[in-house]
Amino acid sequence: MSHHTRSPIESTPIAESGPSASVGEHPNAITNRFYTYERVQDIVSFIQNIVPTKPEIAIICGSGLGGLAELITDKIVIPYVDIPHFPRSTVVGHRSNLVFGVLNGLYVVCMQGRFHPYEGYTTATCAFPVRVMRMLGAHTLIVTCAAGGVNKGYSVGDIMLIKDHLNFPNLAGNNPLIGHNDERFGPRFPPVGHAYDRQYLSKMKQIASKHSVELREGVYCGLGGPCYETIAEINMLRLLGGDAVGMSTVHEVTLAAHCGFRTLGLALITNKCLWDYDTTYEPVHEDVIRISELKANELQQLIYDFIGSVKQNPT
Ligand SMILES: O=P(O)(O)O[C@@H]1C[C@H](O)[C@@H](CO)O1
Ligand code: HPA
Repeated sequence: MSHHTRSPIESTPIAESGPSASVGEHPNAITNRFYTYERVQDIVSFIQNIVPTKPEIAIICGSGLGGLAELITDKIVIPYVDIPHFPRSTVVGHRSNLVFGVLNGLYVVCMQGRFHPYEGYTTATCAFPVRVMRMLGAHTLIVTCAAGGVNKGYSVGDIMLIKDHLNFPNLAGNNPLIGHNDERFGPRFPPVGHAYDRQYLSKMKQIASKHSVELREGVYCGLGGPCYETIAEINMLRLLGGDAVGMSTVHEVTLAAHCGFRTLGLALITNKCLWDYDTTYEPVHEDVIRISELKANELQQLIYDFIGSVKQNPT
């Protein structure tokens, strides 16, 4: 009988906790084993010791859109670096602060800077702050992002209401909910067909028409990045019903649906996508930031008014 010697991989112990990889376990399962309900509670307690008020609205700022936090009054700013177990944003155009205060009459918590899978974080890590904000008391999530225009009718500077999404990492087996499901966060098999709240969509359309802003409404495609897309990929996204493309949002909205947030999603179209081989233009992040900053005021006004209308009519 031959003796089987264990290879280094076979003899690697399965980690008890912590974000280091274990043999055979999906990275999101490891993340979810680390960010347990109790750990999220600890983070929430840490924040509540600094911030005495309960936020109703949670906001995630996309690339170049963090200026929204400047409108918040009675502000308390907590840098991510000060929050236990919080990741940091490493992307230009994303700061790393959790900003609390009042926006148009309601208490808000605003992520001034988000996390993307291409930074090296799992989709579960990118999205876990959504659970923190929900546990802090927020019931409404406003998610914003910069995106490329896949729909040929879209122009740079358009604002698109997200009515639905194509979550490409999920379709490839990378869902932030993979791993143990703690029912205190939400159900094992959450429905996401209404992840973007229908009433919020109509509320926002009314607000936009008051400001004579012509909103687009479409399907956001969430890809992994950090490459922008090939021409073939863009043409495929359009064939599949996609209108805009980006590298964030979908995993956040998945966790938001899981934990019972009502979500409003807004994508700012910062660049055209390539769709034929004669185009010489290529998207660049500097343009994404430039257009976001240029259009930030318009987006901020819509969000400001939306919060006012949630205050007046919470349902
Ligand atoms: O955080 P968002 O989705 O707004 O940022 C987009 C996607 C990439 O991070 C970056 C590409 O320019 O902008
Ligand atoms: N593709 C992917 N993500 C993006 C784009 C894009 O064209 N623009 C802004 N974020």
